[in-house]
This record gives sequence, C-alpha cells and structure tokens, in this order.
Amino acid sequence: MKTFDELFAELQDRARTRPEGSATVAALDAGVHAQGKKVLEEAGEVWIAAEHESDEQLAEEISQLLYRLQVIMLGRGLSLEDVYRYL
Ligand SMILES: N=c1c2ncn([C@@H]3O[C@H](COP(=O)(O)OP(=O)(O)OP(=O)(O)O)[C@@H](O)[C@H]3O)c2ncn1[C@@H]1O[C@H](COP(=O)(O)O)[C@@H](O)[C@H]1O
Repeated sequence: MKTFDELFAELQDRARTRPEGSATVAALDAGVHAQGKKVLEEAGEVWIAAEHESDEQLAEEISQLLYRLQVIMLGRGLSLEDVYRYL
C-alpha cells in the first residue's frame, strides 16, 4: 500500500536511475503524445468501470489513471506542489 506522494517519489527515482524493465522509464521515453493517450485510455476505463463494474475493478482503474497522471507530470517536469497549489 502506498500514497499518491509515495508513488510520485518512487517514479521520480525511476526517472533518475532508469532501472532495466521499468514501466515508468518506458512510458517516459515514449513521449508526451503516448503519455496523453494513456491518460485518456485510463480515464475511459474509469468511466466504464464506474457505470458497469465492481468497486474493486473501479478502484484498480482509478489507481492506473493516477499512475498515468503522474507519468505525464514527470514527463513535463511538474512537481506535486505545482498541482497541489490548485487543489
Ligand atoms: N502503479 C503502477 C502502474 N499502473 C499501471 N502501470 C502500467 O500500465 C500497464 C497497464 O496498463 P494497460 O491497462 O494500458 O495495459 P497494457 O496496454 O497491456 O500496457 P502496456 O502494453 O501499454 O504497457 C502495466 O502493465 C504497467 O506497465 C503501472 N506501472 C507501474 N506502477 C507502479 O509504479 C512503480 C514503478 O514501476 P516501474 O517503473 O515498473 O518500476 C511501482 O510501484 C509500480 O507498482
């Protein structure tokens, strides 16, 4: 179990150290266009799960959307504070 902030710190570390086999390194290297498509794809899956699937499936889709949002933040060099200031 990890928090949003803990995941972001982990992904920042992946971006810095670029370990072999990291999904995050691959997603960052794929560029902003591919990262944006993943955000849309996961957002759609959240919507579908909310209408038609279980709470557990919905929670999993939301976790993937949060991950994809963090990837796009990292790709553009945004920090958590850059986003939190608008919450
Ligand atoms: N939370 C996630 C996470 N959520 C989703 N994903 C990626 O998203 C994929 C699932 O997305 P899709 O449903 O689009 O499946 P897919 O189309 O088959 O995936 P791809 O072929 O596009 O990779 C997974 O296979 C992962 O590649 C994630 N990848 C990593 N994390 C976490 O990020 C951290 C760093 O991971 P690494 O960078 O892999 O070390 C770890 O804590 C991981 O648990």
